[in-house]
Amino acid sequence: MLTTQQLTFSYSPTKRFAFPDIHCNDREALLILGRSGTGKTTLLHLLALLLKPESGSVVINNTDLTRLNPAETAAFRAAHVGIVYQKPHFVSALSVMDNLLLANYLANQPPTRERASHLAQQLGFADHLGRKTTQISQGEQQRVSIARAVMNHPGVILADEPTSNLDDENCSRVVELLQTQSEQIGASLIVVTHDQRLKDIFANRVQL
Ligand SMILES: Nc1ncnc2c1ncn2[C@@H]1O[C@H](COP(=O)(O)OP(=O)(O)OP(=O)(O)O)[C@@H](O)[C@H]1O
Repeated sequence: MLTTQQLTFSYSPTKRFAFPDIHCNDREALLILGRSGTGKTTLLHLLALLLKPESGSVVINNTDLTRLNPAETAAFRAAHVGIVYQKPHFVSALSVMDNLLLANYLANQPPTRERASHLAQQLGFADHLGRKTTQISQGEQQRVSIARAVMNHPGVILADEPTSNLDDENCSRVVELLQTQSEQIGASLIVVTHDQRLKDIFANRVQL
C-alpha cells in the first residue's frame, strides 16, 4: 500500500510543485495522468524517494520513507519498490539473467534464479536469458525491466510512461503484463503517463 500526504517539491523558488494526495491499496492500480511538464516524473521519483520532498510524507507498507536516512531509504527501495523506468537501465556488460539477479543483490537477498527463469517464461524472453541486454529488442528490454521490477515481490510497482512509444497492440500488452504481475504478487501498481489511451483501462485515476 502507498499513501502520500501534502507532498511538495521545489527545483528552484520559481519551480515548485504541490501534489494531490495519493492512495493506492495492495492489489490496486492507479493511473496518474498529466501533460508534459506537469511533474509526473518528479512525482514518481518522490514516491520512490529518489528525490527528497520539501514537505509531506510517502508511506509504503506502514513505513514513512521520509523518516529514513539515505542508507535505509536505498535498502527499503531495493526490497519493497519495483521501478519500471521510461527507458530501461541495464548493466550492459551483464547478461539478461544477471541483470535480473542484480535486483536480488541490491536488496541484499540471495539470487533467485528460478524466479528469474519463471518470469522470463511468463514474459516471453526465456530464450534470451544468456544474451547481453544490448542484444535484445526494445520491446524485449521493456519486458525484462518489468521482470526486474517484480523480482523481489515488491509491495509497490512504479512505472514511468511505460507505453508512450508503443503502438496500440503493444500498449495493451505492456499494461496487461504490469497488471498481471502486480496482481500476482499483491502489489500496488502506480503508472504515471500522458498516454490518454490508458484512461479507459484504469478505474482509479489522478490528474496532475
Ligand atoms: N533537475 C531539474 N532542475 C530544474 N527543473 C527541473 C528538473 N527536472 C525537471 N525540471 C522541470 O520540472 C518540470 C516537471 O518535470 P517532470 O520531468 O517531472 O515533468 P513530466 O510531467 O514528467 O514531463 P514529461 O511528460 O515531458 O516527461 C518541468 O518543467 C521540468 O523542466
